[in-house]
Amino acid sequence: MANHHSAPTHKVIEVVCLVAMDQDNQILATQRAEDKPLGLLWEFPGGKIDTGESAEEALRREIVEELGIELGALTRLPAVTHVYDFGTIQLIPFLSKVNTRPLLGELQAHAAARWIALDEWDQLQWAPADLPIIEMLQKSELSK
Ligand SMILES: Nc1nc2c([nH]c(=O)n2[C@H]2C[C@H](O)[C@@H](COP(=O)(O)OP(=O)(O)OP(=O)(O)O)O2)c(=O)[nH]1
Repeated sequence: MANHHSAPTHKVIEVVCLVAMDQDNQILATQRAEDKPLGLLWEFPGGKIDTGESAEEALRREIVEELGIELGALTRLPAVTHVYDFGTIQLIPFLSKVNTRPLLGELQAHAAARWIALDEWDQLQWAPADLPIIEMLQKSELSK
């Protein structure tokens, strides 16, 4: 008989994402394209780490590709693991504190982008894996 309690045998997909935070502690949220998995849910921009890349290299690459922005200093935050029905992702956030909001290029991978206050996070429908990150940001000194 199959053991339904066994750990998933599929591999963990490593994903990096950007928490851009402005001086008012507003964060940049991006909406996934409709035709992608988790379509139209909101997330932190980023993507999968390619073979041979470090997490930080992957994030810098993704953010240039998706938003046309070159990132400055980044602080790596604790990763969260989330099990979706299509696989398990390990989501690695990096914080970028900005004095002025960067001007976004034309969106290459997203349906929309907006800056929102941390305490207004529930105005958006987030990808489930992101919720622990938002909770961590709200509790943390990072947003003080
Ligand atoms: N980028 C990003 N992906 C997230 C977040 N939260 C979350 O659950 N995910 C999931 C959605 C996807 O299953 C996976 C990332 O895939 P992606 O489609 O963004 O990655 P990618 O740009 O490398 O895409 P592709 O080349 O495979 O199309 O992680 C998040 O905050 N940012």
